[in-house]
Amino acid sequence: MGEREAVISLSKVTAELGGRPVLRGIDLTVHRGEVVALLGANGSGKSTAIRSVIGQVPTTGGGIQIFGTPRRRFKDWARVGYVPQRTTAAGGVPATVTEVVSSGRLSRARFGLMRKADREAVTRALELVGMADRAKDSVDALSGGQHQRVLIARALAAEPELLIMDEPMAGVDLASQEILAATLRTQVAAGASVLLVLHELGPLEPLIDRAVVLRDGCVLHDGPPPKALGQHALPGHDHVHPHTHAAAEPIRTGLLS
Ligand SMILES: Nc1ncnc2c1ncn2[C@@H]1O[C@H](COP(=O)(O)OP(=O)(O)OP(=O)(O)O)[C@@H](O)[C@H]1O
Repeated sequence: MGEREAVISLSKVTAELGGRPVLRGIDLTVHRGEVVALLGANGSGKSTAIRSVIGQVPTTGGGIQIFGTPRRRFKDWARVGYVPQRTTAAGGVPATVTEVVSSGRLSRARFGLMRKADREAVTRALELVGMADRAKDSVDALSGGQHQRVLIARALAAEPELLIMDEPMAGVDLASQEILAATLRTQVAAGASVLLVLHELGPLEPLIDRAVVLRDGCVLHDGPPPKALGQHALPGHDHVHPHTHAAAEPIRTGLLS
């Protein structure tokens, strides 16, 4: 693979939440153009690890670099698209689909003004996730899968080089899962780098270059995505997945038990 540029690099990162160590010396690198899945049981520290990258969790040790710049000095956040875990993003404020996606473009809009190019980028992002026909709808009126597509469109609106996503497939219906997989494929083909928290590889499996598996705040595995070990092999697996069309579903991968 040679010396490819690291777009994200964590070195011996430690973090505590509520006085309890949650990250206990994490090493994690995403190279340019790579798709890295962050796997592990509930509570293993996956969300905390990616939230430390975007500065939402203070670290107690180690180093984090984004595009080669120490995180504390990094300012070019328009290059980074972040899709939070949907449960944490669901607010009570009604907004239209366009408003939510436009908020993702603000980092690119000069002087905070949405120009024609910005509005076009918002429309393109909505088209990518198949939500252009719902542009004027309230996000309250959307299904879980559609809501997730809007959050991804919001991240794509700034045309980021790096996408960081926390469980983008959780609680998403199969049709939306297929659209999200296709959207991600397009982004990767265009050169985007991706770090995403997943519970199962599912329909994204063909896109994943490397998997990093956490257990109890430590890296347990860093290498090829683990092969299927049977459904829901993970200890502590308590997420609800849409299994209504079992026959039509892609093979599920239970991640290292
Ligand atoms: N704000 C907080 N205060 C105290 N402890 C927290 C806080 N947020 C998370 N934790 C704890 O930190 C640990 C790691 O949480 P984290 O959300 O990073 O795990 P995860 O691997 O993403 O799990 P999940 O699959 O459930 O999202 C868990 O034990 C969790 O209970």
